[in-house]
Amino acid sequence: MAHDHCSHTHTHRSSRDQAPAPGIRLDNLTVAYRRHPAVHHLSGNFAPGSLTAIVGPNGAGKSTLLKAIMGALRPATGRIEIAGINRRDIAYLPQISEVDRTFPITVLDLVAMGLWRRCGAFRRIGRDQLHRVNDAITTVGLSGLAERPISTLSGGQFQRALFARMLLQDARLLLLDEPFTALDMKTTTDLIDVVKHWHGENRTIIAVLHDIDLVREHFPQALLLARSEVAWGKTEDVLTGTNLLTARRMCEGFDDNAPFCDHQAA
Ligand SMILES: Nc1ncnc2c1ncn2[C@@H]1O[C@H](COP(=O)(O)OP(=O)(O)OP(=O)(O)O)[C@@H](O)[C@H]1O
Repeated sequence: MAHDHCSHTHTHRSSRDQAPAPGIRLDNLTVAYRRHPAVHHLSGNFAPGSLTAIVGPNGAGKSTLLKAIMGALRPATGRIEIAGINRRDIAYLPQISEVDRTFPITVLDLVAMGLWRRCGAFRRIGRDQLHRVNDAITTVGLSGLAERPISTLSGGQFQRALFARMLLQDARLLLLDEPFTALDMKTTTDLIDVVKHWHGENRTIIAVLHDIDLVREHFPQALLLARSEVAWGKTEDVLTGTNLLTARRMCEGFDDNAPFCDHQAA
């Protein structure tokens, strides 16, 4: 066979072959920066295969929660249990503002990084893998741009490239931090289609989002966060006018210099 370099057998696994989606349980989770809590006494479940939007005002702790789930921040108290996968098998999309785009690589290089977990960083990719990289680039609407340096892409094109990389990562748990912020409608629609496709493949997906209408339309589950939980469950039950007002009021009352914890766990 002509599988010269990275020739693992799971190139084109169907979703049926894959392990079940992971579930996540938060148990009285508090995450703090230098002892100032950003996420407070949060308990609940992200069900296996669920598609959840985390919503809340600026500073509500949404990004902090994602970073804690992916393992970049440690709980100050409480626990995060992820059943079914290893932490390093999580795909994490940071806010685009946190990504360094000056790195001198092409779209193709960037997208091919999605294969690292399988192939290792320093093995040349084989013909089969190159097909998959190009397929992913086409799927996200970037055909023709494979050889472009990433520094020359528009914000929307760069976000498409990051999605293509995640397509190849083939993770069972995806954490997306504001994936559609500052994107035009066409790009947003295309990338929502990718997310829905992942959802149909029984992956567990959690996305931080600011656009409430978009959440209502596309996300079955929602967690409304204002450092602690305001509501968590079916989106239509969570995103009520009253709950959104409560979240806003709670966030207006935040004091970043508050003592470590101002209420006791139940
Ligand atoms: N690295 C850090 N060091 C210290 N404090 C931080 C750090 N990152 C975030 N914070 C603080 O933690 C709180 C929650 O921030 P976080 O970024 O999680 O909120 P968010 O809900 O994602 O907000 P936004 O919608 O504005 O992105 C804020 O008060 C923020 O200032």
